[in-house]
Amino acid sequence: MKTTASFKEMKQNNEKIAMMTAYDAPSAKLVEEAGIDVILVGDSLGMVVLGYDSTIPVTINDMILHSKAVKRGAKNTFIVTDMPFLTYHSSLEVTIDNARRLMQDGGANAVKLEGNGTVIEKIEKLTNAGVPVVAHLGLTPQSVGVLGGYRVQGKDAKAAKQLLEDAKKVELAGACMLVLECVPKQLARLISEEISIPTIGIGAGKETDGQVLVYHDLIGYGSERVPKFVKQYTNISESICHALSTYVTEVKTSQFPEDKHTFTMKDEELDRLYGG
Ligand SMILES: Nc1nc(=O)c2c([nH]1)NC[C@@H]1CN(c3ccc(C(=O)N[C@@H](CCC(=O)O)C(=O)O)cc3)CN21
Ligand SMILES: CC(C)C(=O)C(=O)O
Ligand SMILES: [Mg+2]
Repeated sequence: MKTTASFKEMKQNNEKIAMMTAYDAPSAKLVEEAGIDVILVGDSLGMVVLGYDSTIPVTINDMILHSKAVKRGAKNTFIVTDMPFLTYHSSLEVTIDNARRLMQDGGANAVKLEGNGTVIEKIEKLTNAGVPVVAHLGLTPQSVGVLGGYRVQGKDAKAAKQLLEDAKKVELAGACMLVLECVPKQLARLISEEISIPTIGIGAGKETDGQVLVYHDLIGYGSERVPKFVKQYTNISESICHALSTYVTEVKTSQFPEDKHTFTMKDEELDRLYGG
């Protein structure tokens, strides 16, 4: 299994890091078989799996449940789990206990925290306590209410400068990786050059040290509208829809089940059943 040291080495060797989300055992198994470097159990599961319209309702118990399932499906892949909304903002004790649960109960190898400011102190404390931390800057979806929507961040020079400063701070705090979401490609490039920890981009152009996408987005499973930064490598919803509607038709017309799907009783037993 890769480690935080492997990811740093990959950056030094200009070898791109491929990260993908997974939320359950079968998807995690496929993602591992595809040769992914890191799995992210993202709180985006609230939207793509649980049907909420943001990541705000996701709980620590949701993250533990899904991390455990992912771990069972991908035993040999490094797993990062998102700390969900407001589970790392109150006391240090609460933050550490939530990280402990994600690692000890959920099987995560690292946790991911969104944001700057006081969150950076939490990154430092967690790292000191032995918890590998992935930072997440740019568009931080847990702050959608404050940001006023899912918008590209760091578009003007002032905001870009602030983001670069924050990236340097998370590195200094000990973060092992940095996810950069929805920032202009020039800023993502600059940050990737200026810090020594790997940057993983989503909607941040090709010059980050790695890329991450949401599983459901890249296989076209679920919502029709996906953000501009998504490449749908297939549209699995179409195959699923076709299979499901064919099943309904075959049930209605008694084409399913066929003999090969059916169990039979021996004639002598049948005689006994009727003959008594
Ligand atoms: N399915 C899914 N994929 C994701 O990548 C994702 C989630 N869910 N949920 C959590 C966050 C929310 N994310 C989002 C959601 C929407 C946009 C979006 O619509 N962006 C606009 C850009 C708007 C602008 O120009 O400022 C776009 O057109 O892509 C971006 C990120 C990323 N994350
Ligand atoms: C989009 C990625 C970076 C994420 O945080 C998630 O899937 O929750
Ligand atoms: Mg997330």
